Amino acid sequence: MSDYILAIDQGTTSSRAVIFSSSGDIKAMAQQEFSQHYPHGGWVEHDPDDIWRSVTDSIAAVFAQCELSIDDVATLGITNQRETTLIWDKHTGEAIYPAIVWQDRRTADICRELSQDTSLTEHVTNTTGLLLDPYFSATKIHWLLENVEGARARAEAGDLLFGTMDTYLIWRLTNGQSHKTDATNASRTMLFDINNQCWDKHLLDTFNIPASLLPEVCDCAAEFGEASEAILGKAVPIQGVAGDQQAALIGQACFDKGMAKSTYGTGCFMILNTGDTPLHSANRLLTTVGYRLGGEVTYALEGSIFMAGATIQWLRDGLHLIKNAAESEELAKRARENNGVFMVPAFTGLGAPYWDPDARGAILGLTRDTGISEIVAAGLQSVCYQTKDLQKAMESDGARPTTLRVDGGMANNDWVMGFLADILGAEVQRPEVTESTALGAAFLAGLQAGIYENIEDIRHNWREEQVFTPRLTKAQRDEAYSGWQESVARIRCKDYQDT
Ligand SMILES: Nc1ncnc2c1ncn2[C@@H]1O[C@H](COP(=O)(O)OP(=O)(O)O)[C@@H](O)[C@H]1O
Ligand SMILES: O=P(O)(O)OC[C@H](O)CO
Repeated sequence: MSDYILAIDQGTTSSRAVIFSSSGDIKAMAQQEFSQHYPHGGWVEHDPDDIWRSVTDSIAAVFAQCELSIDDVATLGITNQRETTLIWDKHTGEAIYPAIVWQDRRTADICRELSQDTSLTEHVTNTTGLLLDPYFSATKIHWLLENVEGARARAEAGDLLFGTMDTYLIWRLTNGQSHKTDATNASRTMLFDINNQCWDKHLLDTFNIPASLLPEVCDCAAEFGEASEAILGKAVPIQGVAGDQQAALIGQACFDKGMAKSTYGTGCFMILNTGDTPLHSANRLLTTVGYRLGGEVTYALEGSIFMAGATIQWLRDGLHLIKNAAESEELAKRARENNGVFMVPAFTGLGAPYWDPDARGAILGLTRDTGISEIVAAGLQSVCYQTKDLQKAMESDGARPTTLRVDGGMANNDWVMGFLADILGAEVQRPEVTESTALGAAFLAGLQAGIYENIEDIRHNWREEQVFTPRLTKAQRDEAYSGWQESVARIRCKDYQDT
């Protein structure tokens, strides 16, 4: 019987196709980058045709690399960059405008203006679990309908469809037969009521968005449609969908309340499973749908850090201190201990829990004997300190992470993972398969296809590669962390200091 699972991971800078065996081993993987477009300061766009090509090329490449063919594939899972917004014509399939990427800040003024209305900000937080911010899809859809010529009339006539990248790929893979999303992606639009699992009429009215634009919201393991034979060479059911950070939660088998995962790619996203009731944060963390299976919602708290691996890219490409990311590990090992150097990588402001868009980066504590090693080590440590900020915020919301599982490119750095365990004062678990995002999509598709009977089956397929345990005493940890806190306080923008 064919029981291989094909997962598509449609990310912000590249798309990947991965073939997994039913035990969660990677059989083959192919990746293709696509162009980023920055038409104005703060704007970020993707061409949907580039995205589509990167996906279909990756699928072709993954089969070219191994002895398997599409006939060996039982089911297809999709995971994707979240929030990125596209509107297209349902008759022609033509996009009315490029995709507006989650990082795009063009609607900052709209958000600032609407934020004056505290009843609206409270409604947003209580209903969607989010903050009124350009990050999410709602104001991007509003902008498209207001600014693309003829868009509003076409939307009102029912001719247009909205989707995040999962929805767009489902729609194209099924030749326009299916307009669906899953509850995790819906929960990032700022239009979805996470308590009642439906689109929220008040928010649709506020942003003046016709409901006909919106996809049907399904469980994460569900029948999303059949990917066409003309595209794949065989009709394959699409049976698993989740936004990439939630997919990583599933790929890391964080199925119990208290389990958390942190993905260290360009940025870092830490997600904590908070069980069956949404926990609203007093520390500006996001409340979101972790996953929805069989109609049952598991909620999560999420903290996002903008600069994780990107800090290492800056050390490489901006300062030319290292030739490649892996070299950072050797240099950091040579740094003097307790050297007092801190780097706050607020290149684009600070994310959770500060949400300070105007803070800017700094390296503090330099002395005559500070060298490249100390600066590189401080760059790596900044990612750990920021994770500590999130851990602290979660704890103060009454949700202490009991287990932390890590993945993403930077999780391969043993020195960073060791320091992370030290500064958190907690174990850090690294799995054998660090492609957790794609693995999560594969697990979901396998669940719906009957390859796995239940989530316990999935849990058994998660395998630990290494555990990092804390070596610092509490006093040493507190001292190091207070140095970080002082450094952050010195670079915060005074307008946001009270947040
Ligand atoms: N050994 C390493 N040490 C530190 N950072 C690393 C290491 N390997 C990769 N990275 C960082 O991880 C990032 C790539 O991780 P990846 O998960 O592929 O990111 P994304 O999916 O966001 O593109 C890069 O920013 C890179 O600088
Ligand atoms: O595509 P990534 O891995 O950068 O993830 C993007 C996030 O989903 C944005 O919320």
